[in-house]
Amino acid sequence: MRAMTRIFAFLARLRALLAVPTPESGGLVEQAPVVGVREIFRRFWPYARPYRWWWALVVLLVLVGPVLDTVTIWLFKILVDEVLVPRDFELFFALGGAYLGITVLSGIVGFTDEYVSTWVAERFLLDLRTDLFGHLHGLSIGFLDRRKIGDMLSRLTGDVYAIENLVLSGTIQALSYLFKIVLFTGALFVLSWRLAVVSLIAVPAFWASARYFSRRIKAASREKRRRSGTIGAVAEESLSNASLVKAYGRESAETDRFHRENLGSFAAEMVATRLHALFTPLIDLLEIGGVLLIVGLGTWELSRGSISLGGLLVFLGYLSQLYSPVRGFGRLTNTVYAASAGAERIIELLDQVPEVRDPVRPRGLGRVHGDVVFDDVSFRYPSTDCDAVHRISFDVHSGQTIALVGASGSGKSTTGKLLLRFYDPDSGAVTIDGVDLREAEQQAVRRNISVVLQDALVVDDSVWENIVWGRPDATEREVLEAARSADAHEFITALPDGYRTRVGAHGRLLSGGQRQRIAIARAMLRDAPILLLDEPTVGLDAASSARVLAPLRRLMVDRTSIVVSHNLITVRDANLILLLDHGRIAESGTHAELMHRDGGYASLYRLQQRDSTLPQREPA
Ligand SMILES: Nc1ncnc2c1ncn2[C@@H]1O[C@H](COP(=O)(O)OP(=O)(O)OP(=O)(O)O)[C@@H](O)[C@H]1O
Repeated sequence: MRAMTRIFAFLARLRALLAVPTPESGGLVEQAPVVGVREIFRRFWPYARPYRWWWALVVLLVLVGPVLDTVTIWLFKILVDEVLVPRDFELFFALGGAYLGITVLSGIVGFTDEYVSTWVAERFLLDLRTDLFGHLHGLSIGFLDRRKIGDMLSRLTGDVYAIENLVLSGTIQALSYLFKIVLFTGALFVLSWRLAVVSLIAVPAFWASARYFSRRIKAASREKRRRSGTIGAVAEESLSNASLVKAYGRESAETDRFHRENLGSFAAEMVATRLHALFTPLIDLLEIGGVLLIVGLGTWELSRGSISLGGLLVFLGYLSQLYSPVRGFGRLTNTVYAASAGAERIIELLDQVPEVRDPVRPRGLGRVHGDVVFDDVSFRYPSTDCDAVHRISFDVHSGQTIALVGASGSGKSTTGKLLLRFYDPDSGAVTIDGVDLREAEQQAVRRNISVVLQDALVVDDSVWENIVWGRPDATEREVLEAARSADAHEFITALPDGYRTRVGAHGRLLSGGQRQRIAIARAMLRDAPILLLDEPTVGLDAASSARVLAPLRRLMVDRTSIVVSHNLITVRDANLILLLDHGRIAESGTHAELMHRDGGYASLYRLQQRDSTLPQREPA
């Protein structure tokens, strides 16, 4: 009785060890929807299609391998029966030559197979990754805002790789295994059909155990892929906010968070390893059982004279060769499941359609004059319950400046995003030169707009590359001219490598004001008729602000400018000022009109003016 209890306890512990940790829902990264293997092939085979002839060559080479193996083993039978047993040298040299020839041929086949298959696999990865990356860029800002960048990176690297494992490498391996099984089984039957039938008894046991393990491995693999996305997301979020983390002394808290996510991955990995590790000895056991059975029966057959010694040895040789592809098939099912976990995450991304789409027959929008009209525009962000902008109307013409002012969260930046067609309005229309933006191509709209944003977007490249980003075909003279007008030339030439100086990730090696002036130089060079300035001086001190404002004013000449700002003093010259409040226009007019009205704008302005004239306290 006690023994039984012990056995049950042991089995329960074993089961617990092999149980896959269930992912908590609502985690940092959600599990992707389940997708079948057939669907995975249907979706990803087109990426392999351009290389199908090379792939066919690999398949051919892979099939040659087992043929050479079969011949080599058969030669051994001849060696034993015709040379060793009768001690006859006659065939020795011919056999030696054949062995050498086969080895050289195997080498050539092996080299070509490895080289070509890696080439096809890498091309496949290259195309799929590039396509996925392009697809992500084609999605709307709304989708990208909602997703974790680190998780996307993990999908672009690890998951894409897993798909290649299935669609190309996996298929080639499966074909090779299948061919080996057919060849070796055929050889076994030729040698002794009775022994062959007995040796195949172990095959169903192989399959049953492979099935048992593969189901669990699938669950562990899905959890591993999800965790890999989570780890990426935490690392990206944490490292990109390094200053904030340091300033608030959150280093160890962040490290703990990272550790926790890694622990989840560790647990999933360990379950998968336990399953793999248990699978291998189990198969070994089945295999050795099969071999022992055959040795017993074979000795009996040998004693009856129905098989030669060479025949029996070669039979065992083929048998051991046969078990390896059967075992390989078992392993392959695990690869398939691991790969499908990755494929699910890629398909989830590929299935996303952009919320903002180009019309089928877009209206032409060349270089516009710059008449921007917002006509009764309302817009609400997905999954929020009130409008970010509500029934906004205004129009602004070339050479004019409109300022959007108001408290934080009042809808200023959203208005800019609607102009850039990052989102489409829920009602009303945004038009440029009378063309509704929904009727034009997104690229055509954005080509006409230069942006200088709150946190100047700078890429980790040289200063030069950052300026020509807006117009890659600009000449050297134009770049220098833009930098001079942006009041940036002087500080750039003082940098260690001048225009060739790298600016670091997010331009961290530059000051805020310098980043902003580079952004202005970029906008100057782009020379678009419409200019969108979103808080271009925020975070800068008075002196830096003044240095940025002068070139900005030069940039605004003869363009339609839309300026988003908290700082009312910087926008008082605008042709029209809109004071936004909870997404609605609370007041509108010129500075003089609004001051005369003595409403919200006037009191805000006086407050800011008073603050700016207060004597600055000297630091102690
Ligand atoms: N991507 C988003 N998803 C959901 N809601 C958003 C998103 N971006 C902004 N909002 C919400 O829309 C409203 C308007 O935001 P918006 O960024 O336009 O304000 P803002 O006036 O530019 O603020 P600030 O001066 O602080 O930049 C806010 O309530 C904000 O919470």
